[in-house]
Amino acid sequence: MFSGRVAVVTGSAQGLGKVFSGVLLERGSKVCISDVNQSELEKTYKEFKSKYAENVISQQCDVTDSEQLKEVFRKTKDTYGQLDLVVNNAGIVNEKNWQQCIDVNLNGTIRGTMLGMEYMRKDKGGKGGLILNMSSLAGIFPVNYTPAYAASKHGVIGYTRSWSMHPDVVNNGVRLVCLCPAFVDTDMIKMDDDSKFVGTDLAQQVIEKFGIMSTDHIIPVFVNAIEDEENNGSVISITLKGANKIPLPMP
Ligand SMILES: NC(=O)C1=CN([C@@H]2O[C@H](COP(=O)(O)OP(=O)(O)OC[C@H]3O[C@@H](n4cnc5c(N)ncnc54)[C@H](O)[C@@H]3O)[C@@H](O)[C@H]2O)C=CC1
Ligand SMILES: CCCCCC(=O)/C=C/C=C\C/C=C\C/C=C\CCCC(=O)O
Repeated sequence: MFSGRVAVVTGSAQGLGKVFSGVLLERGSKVCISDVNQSELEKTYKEFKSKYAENVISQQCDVTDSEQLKEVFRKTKDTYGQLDLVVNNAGIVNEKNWQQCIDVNLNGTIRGTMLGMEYMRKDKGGKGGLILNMSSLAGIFPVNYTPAYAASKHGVIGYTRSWSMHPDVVNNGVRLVCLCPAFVDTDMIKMDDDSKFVGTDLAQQVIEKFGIMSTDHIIPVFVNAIEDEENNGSVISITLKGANKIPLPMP
């Protein structure tokens, strides 16, 4: 399932993207890691390269820049000859620069999804594959201290579900899945920047209520989403209590 498969992971210099890339490499996949943060990307690349040799390549990329993202996909296909998995993981929390928050989280995911479909659809020369989009519990619940972030993550769910129901995508072997974790122990949830939240105290209270998961808690759900080839269109919440498929809301 993993061996010999080829993946693109955005925002993979650190945090969940780095963990996902490590999981794929450990299981024998080939991965193009990419991130806007060049210095952190270089460190992660060196770490992976020493363990996984030619199974890892790296390409600096800001997901708000279509040309940079196209280059990631081009380089991956040129190097490994195929593409099987896209993890649209790059994300930020920034309520002051809410335009950037939407552009990275939602538009970046849309860009990555469109490229993924272009490279993986059978009618476009691909072999099918999976597009795994990172949403959040904030894509399911309203969140009063991060309205723009919540909007971006609600958008990711709507966008992913919509394509997963399109016959041209389904019939050409591409499936799409959304992961929606609660708080995970990465830099994202650090209270290190006033621009992140509209009320750090509100954020702190909710984090205390939900608790913080280790990145290890997310790995089995990530692995299962890849292994379960019947899984298309699922939106999966992940909390300390476990993982659940969120039913499609009906009017
Ligand atoms: N940590 C958490 O509690 C949760 C995180 N998520 C989502 O998981 C994903 C990964 O987040 P974490 O690993 O927690 O955060 P993180 O802050 O540790 O890592 C995010 C990575 O994305 C990169 N990035 C930021 N802007 C970028 C851009 N324009 N282009 C390319 N790369 C960019 C950063 O440089 C960083 O390496 C995000 O989409 C986030 O919204 C979802 C739910 C909970
Ligand atoms: C503080 C950083 C936010 C970014 C990281 C992230 O995506 C984490 C989100 C986790 C949970 C946020 C979602 C919902 C919480 C808000 C209210 C839910 C209340 C539900 C209840 O109590 O029944």
